[in-house]
Amino acid sequence: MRIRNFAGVLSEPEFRKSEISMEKLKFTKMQGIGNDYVYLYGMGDALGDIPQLARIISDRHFGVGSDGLILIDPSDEADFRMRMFNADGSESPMCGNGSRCVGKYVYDKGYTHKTEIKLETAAGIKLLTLFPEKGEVKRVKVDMGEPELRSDRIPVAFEGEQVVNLPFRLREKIFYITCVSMGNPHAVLFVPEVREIEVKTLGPALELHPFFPRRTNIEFVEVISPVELKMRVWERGSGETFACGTGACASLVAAVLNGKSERKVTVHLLGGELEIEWGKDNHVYMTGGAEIVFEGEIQGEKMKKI
Ligand SMILES: N[C@H](CCC[C@H](N)C(=O)O)C(=O)O
Repeated sequence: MRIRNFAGVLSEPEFRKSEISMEKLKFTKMQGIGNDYVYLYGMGDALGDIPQLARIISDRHFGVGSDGLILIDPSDEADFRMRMFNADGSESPMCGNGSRCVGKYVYDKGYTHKTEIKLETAAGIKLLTLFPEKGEVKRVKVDMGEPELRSDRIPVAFEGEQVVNLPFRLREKIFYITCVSMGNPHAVLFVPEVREIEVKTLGPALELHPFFPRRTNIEFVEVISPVELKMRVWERGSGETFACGTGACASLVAAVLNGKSERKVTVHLLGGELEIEWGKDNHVYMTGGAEIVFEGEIQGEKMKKI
């Protein structure tokens, strides 16, 4: 097992204490407006089959129970690095709610005293601004970078393809979708009332539609007013979740492009609210809460096989 140097944050004896036993894996469960992940710190390359670990940990009956697994490590290019795995074990380049929780994690646990953090992700380096109160981070603002208008099909295939308000036939019905990438793919559909939507049937049908060879996240969005959107999400690899940060950003971008909202909105999700702004610099900014729910050690037969 290799343990990387934590830039002087952890002393040598502390390294030893954090040595990894798969049978008793220490974890932290966190949530960002109800989008819950299990967080592991400083595992570096020590983990074996990470997709399998993500599936076991995420299982709500046999595991800890979560929308997926997030790994936090020190980074050579930024302050920290985040990797995110869905409940089905697939890896996604970016996670908005997860990035806020990572900000809280590294600050509250004393891995940094900075309130401006650079976070390396597979979708580039994101800038986090932490808002601590009495030593604990309550809210985090993330510069999510520039949105891209694409469907995440094989790049050559979607050149010149219409991705805003694209008519899409599914089950004899025409839906209009707007495809926005926030580092990960999103298909946004505007609907009269999100409450009425059969997310659990429409979601997987769209996620697995051949139009999206890499599958997609789907957002069902109701426009309450030019400054308020209501959204439900079907996440690629995790199913319906209480919230999706990248999805809320994609929804705002889609709403602006379709002339339905201003550039700064509150997005209401099943698990709470996010403030989203598409700045004049073309970057999307997401602000919201982050919370530690509990910590523990996962034990169990399946862990021995990882
Ligand atoms: N919930 C996450 C996004 C997960 C995206 C993942 N399901 C994918 O495969 O892209 C968020 O807050 O942004």
